[in-house]
Amino acid sequence: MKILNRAQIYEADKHTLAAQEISSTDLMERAATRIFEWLDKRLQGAPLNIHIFCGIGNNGGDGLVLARQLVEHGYHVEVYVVKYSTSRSPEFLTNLKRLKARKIWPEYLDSDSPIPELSPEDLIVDCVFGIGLNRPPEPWIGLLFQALNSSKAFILSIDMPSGMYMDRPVEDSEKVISASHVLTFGGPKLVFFLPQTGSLVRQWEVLDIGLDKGYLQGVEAQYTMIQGGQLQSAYRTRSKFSHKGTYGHALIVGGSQGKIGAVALASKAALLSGAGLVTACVPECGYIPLQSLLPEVMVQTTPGMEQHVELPEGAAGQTMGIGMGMGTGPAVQKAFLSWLKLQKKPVLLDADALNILSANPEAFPFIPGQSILTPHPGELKRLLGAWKDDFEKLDKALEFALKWKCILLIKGAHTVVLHSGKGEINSTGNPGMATAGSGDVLSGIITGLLASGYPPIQAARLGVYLHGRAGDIMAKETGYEALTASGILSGIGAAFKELSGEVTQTEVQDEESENTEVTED
Ligand SMILES: NC(=O)C1=CN([C@@H]2O[C@H](COP(=O)(O)OP(=O)(O)OC[C@H]3O[C@@H](n4cnc5c(N)ncnc54)[C@H](O)[C@@H]3O)[C@@H](O)[C@H]2O)[C@H](O)CC1
Ligand SMILES: [K+]
Repeated sequence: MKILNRAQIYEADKHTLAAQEISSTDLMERAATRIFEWLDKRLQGAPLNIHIFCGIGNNGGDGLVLARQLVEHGYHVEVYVVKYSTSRSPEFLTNLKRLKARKIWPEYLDSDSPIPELSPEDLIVDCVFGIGLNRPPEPWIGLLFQALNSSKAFILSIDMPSGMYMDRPVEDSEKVISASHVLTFGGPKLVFFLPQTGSLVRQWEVLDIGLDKGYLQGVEAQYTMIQGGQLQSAYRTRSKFSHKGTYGHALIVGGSQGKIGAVALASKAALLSGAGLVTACVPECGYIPLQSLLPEVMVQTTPGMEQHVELPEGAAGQTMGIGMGMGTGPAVQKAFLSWLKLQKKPVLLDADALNILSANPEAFPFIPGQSILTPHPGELKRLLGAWKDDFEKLDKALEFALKWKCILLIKGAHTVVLHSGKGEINSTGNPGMATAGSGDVLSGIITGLLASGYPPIQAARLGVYLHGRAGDIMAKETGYEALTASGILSGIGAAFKELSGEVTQTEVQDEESENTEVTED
């Protein structure tokens, strides 16, 4: 699914009006009708108090149309016009007239108005600002939003939670509507997925308002969502006449005294993700534990007892994933930097491999093209330097990936896969996955996919998706708190089965439509 920016949504609007020969008031009527239908289906005529807060732009216009339709169907509605500006959009004015023609009189709110009385059982519909917010609202509007949030009533935001910008972080998250549910048009907005703003969007849903399909299909979006339905075509079935050599050889390199478990998790994940052969390469202290833990995995050691002092170059048929639990001591650093210069094909770089790189930026040019980098937030900061907000983080990460021709992940509640100036945002995963070793499992899955022949970008996008699904499937059994990295391993098989179509597509879509609260890990 494409994630359009503001200009593209306004453009979609224009194309729709021209292609369907309708007016913008007609499109607003259609959008609000979809909202009405959505609400009516859930409320079934319930006699609750519905408070619709409208701005004076087209988001407010949507609210006025909705108010009219709800009243016509017997609902009890209070309409408020939040007078944040003296200019009003033509569509707003048209619909204000239509509202008054039906003897529905809004209450006008300005900086001196008392906050309307609200009860936790009421429904608030938030149509104050949509995608048009471009500067901080006046302080009294922030206070109004704060009061709506603290009413404990369910808040349905239309298109965007009011006070949230399309393209930058908010100044004060207390002064933004904290939406229980957002019904949005033209696709989800980038801010729904970013930690600083995503926490204000508990659930979101796209309403199809019949925007021009030709435009939506043709427009090039910088950000897209990674979703199961679209990944099914990338999934490779295993052939009846294949053998283990068909699916490549993953070489997982890492570990140090006390951190051999990271290599064990990654190696098992590579195995469970379809690699034909997996070798774990650890310092000598890891030999016995790994051989005992993972009978299917071959174990290779390097000379150091507690840390690697040499690293294997890797054979032609091997695909390497390196860095988990490896340490950053001087001997490992030296070994890693020499190793990196020998690498010619894409590798997966994780954890301490990235920490060593960050400490030696002169080595960046040696990262093989199309390599996949999987830093956690701390490692990312060391790699890119500090950022002031989520948008700068994305820009820096995009630039890094473009400059070094690699695939860089920003891991989090919605992991972003960045490459070639674009970002793909993952739709799977849950807060239970913020647990020790979860990243090692992800690195192992991606290395396994890479080894078994998936091109690097597909291995990265498929890897983050499957990792999240494995976590989601297992969390249904364990809950969030008791989900562990080993638990995620147990869900990999089911995630693959689902992707390969053994579970019906409808079930996959049901899972994906559950957009739950965004939590930063
Ligand atoms: N294709 C679609 O997605 C459709 C969307 N619809 C709805 O229209 C709004 C966008 O409407 P717009 O009038 O452009 O923006 P807003 O309603 O958000 O109004 C903002 C309005 O106010 C000005 N402004 C911006 N910031 C401030 C501020 N801090 N203080 C005061 N004034 C401010 C700004 O210049 C605008 O004029 C979209 O979200 C949907 O809800 C259509 O109804 C259907 C098609
Ligand atoms: K809104």
